[in-house]
Amino acid sequence: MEYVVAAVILLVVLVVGAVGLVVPKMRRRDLPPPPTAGSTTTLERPPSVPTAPPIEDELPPLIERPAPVEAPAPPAPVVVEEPPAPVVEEPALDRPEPSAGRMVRLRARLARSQSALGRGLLAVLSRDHLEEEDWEEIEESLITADVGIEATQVIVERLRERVRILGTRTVSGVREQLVEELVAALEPGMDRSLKTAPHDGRPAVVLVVGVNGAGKTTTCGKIGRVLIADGNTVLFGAADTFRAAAADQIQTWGERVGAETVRGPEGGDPASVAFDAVKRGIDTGVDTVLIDTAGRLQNKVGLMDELGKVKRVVEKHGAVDETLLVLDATTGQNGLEQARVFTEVVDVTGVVLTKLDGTAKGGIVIAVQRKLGIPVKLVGLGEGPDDLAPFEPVAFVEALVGGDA
Ligand SMILES: Nc1nc2c(ncn2[C@@H]2O[C@H](COP(=O)(O)OP(=O)(O)OP(=O)(O)O)[C@@H](O)[C@H]2O)c(=O)[nH]1
Repeated sequence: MEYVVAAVILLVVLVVGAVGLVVPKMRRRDLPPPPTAGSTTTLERPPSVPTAPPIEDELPPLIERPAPVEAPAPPAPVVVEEPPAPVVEEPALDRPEPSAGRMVRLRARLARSQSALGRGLLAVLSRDHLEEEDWEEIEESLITADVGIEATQVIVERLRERVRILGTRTVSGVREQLVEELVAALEPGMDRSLKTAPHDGRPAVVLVVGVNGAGKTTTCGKIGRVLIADGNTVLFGAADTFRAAAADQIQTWGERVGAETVRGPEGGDPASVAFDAVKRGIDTGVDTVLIDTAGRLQNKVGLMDELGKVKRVVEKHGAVDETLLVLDATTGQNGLEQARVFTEVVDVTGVVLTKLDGTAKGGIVIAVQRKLGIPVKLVGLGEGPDDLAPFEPVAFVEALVGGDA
């Protein structure tokens, strides 16, 4: 046992001694060498051995890593604006020109008639002394302008007489007398007012008739504008069911001025459309119902039947107040024959002479009135929506003759 204790003690001593020797050595190795003050000795450092690049660096990367891309800035928050509630825009309505004074405003449109009639006449009238052949020349000018033979003879006769009695010599004097005679031939005393005012608690009813192409539908739209310009309310009846586009055409005229259009199926019964239009006009309380009719003239019997029926059916609501016959001024004396057929079928109360802007034959106004005995109430002087004027004999003749008084 003593040996064992002695051995343990020895072992401990040996271990402690060994530790005492080893630890300081280790410490010395760890510490950097103490600087040797004033020593000039340069420590020889072992040449730095270039270290081989790690092999990984030379190999192509296993996975191509994209160059770090700067993360895009998060998109600015988009403020989604609530779309505005759809606004159903009312189309802006036209403001038709007032009807008063249109004849004067549109007088330049008669330029062709003016040069054919007025200038020719004034040239003759300006001669010092009017011989027989001068008077014949005057007669010819009037006939060429479609005044009509009968009316021309009366006008020239009266003018000759006045010049003789009054001894008129100046151009302006003769011009003035010519104007007076032409106005007289137009019977200025005729009632040219349109019966469009409502009465007996119902609207006035206006039938617009005429041959196809005369400008009926257009005129119907223009009359609506004249009435609206003068402060009335209007409803259109598209009773021209014969021509497909006519109902669309009149409806467009109506929409431009905020007027309703009553229409029926294409090829449907025009009388029934006319009846419905007047009924609707009564229900809505408009001032005037304007009815556009078809203008077939191939068959007089057919026309008579159709127009007669339209009128009869409409009159279940009350009498028609105005039946306007639309005539194309460019058809001249031929148009007069067609016009006569209409006057036999329906009781025409007024004539609308269209396309006076396109003819040198403005004298047709005189012929129409004389032959039909029906006043010209409106004249068409262009394709524009307001190119329809209430007919004024004095303004018309002044424009026709031209020149200064
Ligand atoms: N220059 C000129 N053209 C006009 C005038 N009035 C109408 N018109 C033209 O004449 C053409 C025929 O007019 P509409 O109104 O379609 O004729 P419509 O009589 O209704 O014809 P249907 O429906 O076939 O019977 C159109 O091109 C109009 O623009 C006018 O005073 N002057």
